[in-house]
Amino acid sequence: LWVGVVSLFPDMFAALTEHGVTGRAVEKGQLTLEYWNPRDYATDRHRSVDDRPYGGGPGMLMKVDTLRGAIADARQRAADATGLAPKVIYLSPQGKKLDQQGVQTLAEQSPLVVVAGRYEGIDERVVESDIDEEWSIGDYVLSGGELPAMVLIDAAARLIPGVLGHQDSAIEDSFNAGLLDCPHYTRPEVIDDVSVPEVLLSGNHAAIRRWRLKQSLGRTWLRRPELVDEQALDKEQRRLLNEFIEEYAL
Ligand SMILES: O=C(NCc1ccc(CNCc2ncc[nH]2)cc1)c1csc2nc[nH]c(=O)c12
Repeated sequence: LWVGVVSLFPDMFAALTEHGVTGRAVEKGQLTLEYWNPRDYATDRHRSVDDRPYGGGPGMLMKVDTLRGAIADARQRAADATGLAPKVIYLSPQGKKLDQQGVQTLAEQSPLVVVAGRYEGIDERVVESDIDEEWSIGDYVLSGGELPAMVLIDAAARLIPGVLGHQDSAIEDSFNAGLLDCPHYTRPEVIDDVSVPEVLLSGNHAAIRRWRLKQSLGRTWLRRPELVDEQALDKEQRRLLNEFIEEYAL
C-alpha cells in the first residue's frame, strides 16, 4: 500500500511508522508513506501556509498555492512510484463517514494521496479540482486531518495480506465481521474472586467457538442492535442469539 501524505505536521505520522503492526509493515515494505509538506512550497519570507477567508469571519484556510504545489508533487510521485494514478483523499468533517467497508474500498485503490487539512480547511475550488473523495472519521471536532489520516492508513494497512502476522486474527476479524467482539480472558484464573467462564477452561473447542459466537451476537444485540439487523444471521447464529436473549430476559 503506497500512501502520499500531504500535511503540515508529517512528524505526527511516526505514530504509525515507528510502532507495532504498521511499523513492521513499513519495515517489510508492505506499507510505504512519503510526505509533502505545504510549508516547503512557501515562497514568502514568513513561509506562510495559511491565508485569510474571503467574506471575513474567524479562522484561516490552507494557503492555495503551497497546498496545490504539495498535492501536485505527491500525485506525480505516486504515479512514478507505482505506475498507477493515485486516488486523492481529503480528510474533512464534511466527508463521507468512514467505516470498515469504506476502508476496504480505499485499501484496494493504492496508491493513495491523503491530504490532511488544518485551520478551517481548504478552498472549495481546490476540493473540486484536486480532490477525488472527502472522508470524515466521525462526528466530533478534531484539530486537523492528521489523526483521521492515520486512522484511515492504519485500518487500510491491516487489510494488506501478510501484515497481520498471525493469520488467525485476520480470520477472526472476518469471522466476526460486522459483529462486536466477545469478552476475552487471560491469567490469572481468578481476579477479586471472579473466575474465567468455565467453557473457556474446558478445552472443548467446539463449545468455546459457540460460546464466543453467542457472546458476540448477544453483545452486538445489546450495545449496537442496528448492526445485528444488517447481518443476515444464519440458522446457528439466530438460535444462539435467541438463547442469549432468553437468558438475558431471565
Ligand atoms: O480536519 C478535520 N478537522 C479539523 C476541523 C475541525 C473543525 C473545523 C471547523 N468547522 C467549522 C464548522 N463546522 C460546522 C460548522 N462550522 C474545521 C476543521 C477533520 C478531518 S477528517 C475529520 N473527521 C472527524 N473530525 C474532524 O474534525 C475531521
